[in-house]
Amino acid sequence: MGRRSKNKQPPPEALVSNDSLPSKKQLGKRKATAEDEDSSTRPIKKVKDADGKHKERAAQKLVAKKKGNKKNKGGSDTDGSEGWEDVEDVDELKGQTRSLFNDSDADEPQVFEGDLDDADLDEEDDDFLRGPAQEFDFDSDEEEDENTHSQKSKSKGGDAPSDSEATSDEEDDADEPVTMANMAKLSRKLEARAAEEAELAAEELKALAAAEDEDEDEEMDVDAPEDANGDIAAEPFHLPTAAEREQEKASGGPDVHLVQRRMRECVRVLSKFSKRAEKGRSRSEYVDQLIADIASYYGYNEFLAEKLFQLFAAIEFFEANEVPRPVTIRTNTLRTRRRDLAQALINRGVTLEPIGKWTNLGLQVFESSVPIGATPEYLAGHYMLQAASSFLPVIALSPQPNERVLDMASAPGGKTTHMAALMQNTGVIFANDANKARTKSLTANVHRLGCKNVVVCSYDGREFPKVMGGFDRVLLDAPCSGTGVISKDPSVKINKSERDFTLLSHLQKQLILCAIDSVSPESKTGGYVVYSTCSVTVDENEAVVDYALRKRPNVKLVETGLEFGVKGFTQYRGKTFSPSVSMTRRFYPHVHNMDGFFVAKFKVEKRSKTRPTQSKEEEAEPILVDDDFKAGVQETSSTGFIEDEDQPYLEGTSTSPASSFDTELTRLYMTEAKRRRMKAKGLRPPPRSKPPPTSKMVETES
Ligand SMILES: C[S@@+](CC[C@H](N)C(=O)[O-])C[C@H]1O[C@@H](n2cnc3c(N)ncnc32)[C@H](O)[C@@H]1O
Repeated sequence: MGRRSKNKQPPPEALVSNDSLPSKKQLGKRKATAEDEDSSTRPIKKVKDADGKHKERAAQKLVAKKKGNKKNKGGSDTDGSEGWEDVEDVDELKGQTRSLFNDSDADEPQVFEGDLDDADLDEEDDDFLRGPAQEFDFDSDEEEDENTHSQKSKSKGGDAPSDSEATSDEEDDADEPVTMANMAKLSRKLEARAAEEAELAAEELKALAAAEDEDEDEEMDVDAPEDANGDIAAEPFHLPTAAEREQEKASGGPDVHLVQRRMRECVRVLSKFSKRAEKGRSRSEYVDQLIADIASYYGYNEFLAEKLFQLFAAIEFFEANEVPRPVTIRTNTLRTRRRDLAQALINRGVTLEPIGKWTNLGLQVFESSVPIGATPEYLAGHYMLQAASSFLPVIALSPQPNERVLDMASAPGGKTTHMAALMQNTGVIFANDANKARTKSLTANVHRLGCKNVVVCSYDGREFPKVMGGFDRVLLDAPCSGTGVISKDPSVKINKSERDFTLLSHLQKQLILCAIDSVSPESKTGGYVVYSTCSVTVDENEAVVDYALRKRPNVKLVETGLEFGVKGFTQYRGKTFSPSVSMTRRFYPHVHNMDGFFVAKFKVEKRSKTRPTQSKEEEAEPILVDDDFKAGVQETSSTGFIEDEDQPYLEGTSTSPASSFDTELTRLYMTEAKRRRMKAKGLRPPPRSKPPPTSKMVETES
C-alpha cells in the first residue's frame, strides 16, 4: 500500500532561466544495451550517475575523446564503463537534431530559442544531494533559503577544494565552523564559487565540443562511422529503402543495436545533410526513419513519436521519459512546518532534501526504509505525496485568505489541499470533479490534511458558472493526454491517437471558457484563472489559451510569477498565437527534471458590450462530444460551448449556490435549443439522459 522510495535522482532543477535549455552537464549516462539479449525488446534504461559530477566527467570524457579515440562516439566508452551510452552522444544527437530542420520544409517546428550552452543551471542544487540528510537543520520556515544554503556549506565543508583551486578566503572558510551568524556569508561564497566553476565547465565543454566538431569534420570519414560499440563499422551506413524497411518489418523488426546506430547516423546525417546524405535520398526519408526508430526503440506508436519529435526535434525528451521523476512531498502547513516534518521523517530513516529555492514546502525523498505513503506523519496529514510540477499552478494562482475559489477539476486534491493551506483554512474552495468516483479520494485527502474550507462537488466543469459563479480565482487543472507524465504512465506511449488530441483540445476549450466565466471581474482581491495541464502538446496548451483569448476579449494573460520554465510558443507549425502567449510557461522532464507541465495565468476583466470575433473556421467547427470519448471524463454532459446567447444568463449568475436551480432550468432549456440546432445542421445531438446537477454536492464533513 505504501510507497517505498529509492530515488537517487538529482532534485527537480528549477533555477533555469526562462529561455534556456539544459546544458551538457544535465545529462546522465544511460545503460543502453548491455542486458538486452533479445533484439525484440528495447533495452532497459538506467541512470548510472546522478551525483552532480557528470559535468566533470563529461569534460574529462570529451578530453579523452579528443585526445584518443575520436571514433568512440557510440554505445560504449573507453573508460571501462562498457555498455553505457555516452552522455555526449545523447547531447550530440540533440545538438544535431536542433538543426535538423534549419533548412528544412516549411512546417519547421518552432522549438527552443537560445543556446543550449547558455543554460544557467544551478548545479549547486546537486551538491545538496551529497550531504547526509541528517545534517539538515530546518531551523525555521522563514529562513528556509538560509538553511538550504547552510546545508550546502556543511556538505561542502567536508569536501574541501583542492589546493590549486582554493583561494585563501575559501581556505579560511573551510576551517571556519558553520554558525547561524556566518551561514549566509559562507553560503553566498560557495554559491559564487559554484557559479564560477559551472561557468568555466560550461565554457570548457563548449570549446571542447566545438573543437571535436571541427576535428570530426576534418578527419572523420563519414563513410566509415562507428558501430554500436563505438568501433569503426565494417560497412558504411546505408539508409534502408522503403522496400528494405518493409522487409525488415516482415522479419520481426531490426536488432536494437542496429536501431541505436541508425538513430545516431540519421541525426548525424540530418545535421549536415548536403555533406553526409546518401546520394538520391531525401531529408524526409532520414526524418521518417529516425521517427520510426524512436518509436520502436522507446516503444511509442508512430503517431505520438512523430508528434513529440516535431515538438522537441530531439531525443532527450524520450530519454527522460525512461527515468522516474524524483519522489517529492509537499508539507501541509495546516498541520506542521517543513523543518519539523523533515526531522520527523529523518528520524524514521528517510533521506530527504528541500526541493529547491522556488518552494518552501517541498521535500525530495531519496531513500526511505519505511513506506513513504504510510508513515504516521502521512496518515496524520502532515504531507501530501505530490509531484513538484503540481505545486506550480497553485503558486501561479496564489489564492488569498478569505477568497472564494473554484478548483474545477480537482480530484484527488493535491492542488485543492495546497490552496486550502495557502488560504489558512479561510474563505471557501469548491473542489469539483466530474468523476464522482474520484471525489472519494479527494474527500479523503481533504479530511486527512485537515482542510476545513473545502466543499467537494461533482459537476461537469462545463456546467459552471451556471451551477455557481462569481469566484475570486479559478484553477482549471484540465483533463489532458498526460504526455508530460509518460515516465509515470507509459501506457500513454501507445494509447493516444490523433482523435484523442482533437477531442481533448475541444473539451479543454469548453472548460477554459467556463472557468473564465466563473470568475468575478469585480473581485477585489483576485479575478484570476490559472489553466494547467500535465501535457506538453501545443493543441492542449497554447492553442487552448489562444482560443480563450480570442473568445473572451475581457481576459488577458499575465505573468505566472514562476521563476523558471520555458516560454510558451507563439508560433507553431504554421499556427500563430497571440504574442502574449509567451507569458505562459512550459516545464519539461529533460530540462527541469519534473513532469512535463504547462501553466497559464489569466486576469479577468469586465466584459464590454462588443461581441467576440469568430473566424469562419471556428463558425464552421462543430463541437461534438463523442459518447465513446472518455478521456478521464466519466460523468460529462454535452452542452457544448457557451454561446453568445448564453451571456444574459451568465451575467445574471448569482454568486450563491442556491441560484443553481434557476440556472439548471436555463441549462436544460439551452440544451434543448442546442439539440434542435444540431439536428437542423444534420449533426447527432447528445443524449438527454443526464441527471440534474443539483444533486451532486458531496458531503465533506464527517
Ligand atoms: C489532471 S486531473 C486533476 C488533478 C487535480 N487537480 C489534483 O491536483 O489532484 C483532471 C481531472 O479532471 C477531471 N475531469 C475530466 N473531465 C472533467 C470535466 N468535464 N469537468 C470537471 N472535471 C473533469 C478528471 O476526473 C480528473 O480528476
